[in-house]
Amino acid sequence: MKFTKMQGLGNDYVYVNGFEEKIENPSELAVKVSDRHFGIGSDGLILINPSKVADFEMEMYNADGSRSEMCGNGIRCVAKYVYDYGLTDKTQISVETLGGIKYLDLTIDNGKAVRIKVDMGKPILEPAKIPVVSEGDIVLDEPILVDGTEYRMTAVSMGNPHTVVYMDDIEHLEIEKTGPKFENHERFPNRVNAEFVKVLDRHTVQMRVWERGSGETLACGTGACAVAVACILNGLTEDKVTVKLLGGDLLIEWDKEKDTVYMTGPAEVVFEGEWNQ
Ligand SMILES: N[C@H](CCC[C@H](N)C(=O)O)C(=O)O
Repeated sequence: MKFTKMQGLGNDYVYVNGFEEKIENPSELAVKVSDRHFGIGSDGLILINPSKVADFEMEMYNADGSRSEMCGNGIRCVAKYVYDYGLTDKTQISVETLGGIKYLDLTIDNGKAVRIKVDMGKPILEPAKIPVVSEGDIVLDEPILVDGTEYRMTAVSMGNPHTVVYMDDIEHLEIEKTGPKFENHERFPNRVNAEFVKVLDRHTVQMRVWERGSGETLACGTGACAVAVACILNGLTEDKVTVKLLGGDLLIEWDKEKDTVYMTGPAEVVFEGEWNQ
């Protein structure tokens, strides 16, 4: 099986061209290729497939083999892949995901896609649709008891579930301990991606992410969108936010008129190879 290793702000996946390769058990393959010692090493596996309803389909798996609906850094890499490898010559493409069809705008430099703007769609705030267990119509700055400590969370789905928690010191947060407690908390029936956030000013925030099924990663595109939406709803920032992640910055804008979130950032190829197992 031929593969391409790509990354968006250090959030790295193994990409496989589903037009050419037939994968029997993608969930099992995701676990194997993701292993950083016995495999290729990645945060998961992404298959780029034909689609009946869009230009392409993205099929995404976490490092533990679980399937996710959406991946913000991944979808930018999918756009780079299909353009750079000549699967399309369009600079505006649509990609089907389990979180809906997304529309992408590619910036080309020297014949390669270098920057991609993604219309990530409308943020979902209704608790049952995220899903998060709550009595309210929206989970905004709501208390949650995690391992004996009370935190306040805002819950948002960007196709996949996120919970956003503010804290002053994210640098020293023991995310390996706290992350899994959020991920597997009983209030999240499908588990959750957890973002820990410090607001720097009204246009800039900093975050670390504990991803469902992959652990701490250097960046999370859907997470950055959920964070921006949470910050705007909580009155902490303006509608356009630079989100600083461990692997770099993403520009997120919630266009309230269109009620859609735009994410802009880079995508890069690391290497290509052949998987023989
Ligand atoms: N890193 C991805 C999100 C993966 C989400 C996945 N961990 C889930 O189970 O939803 C991103 O850039 O949006």
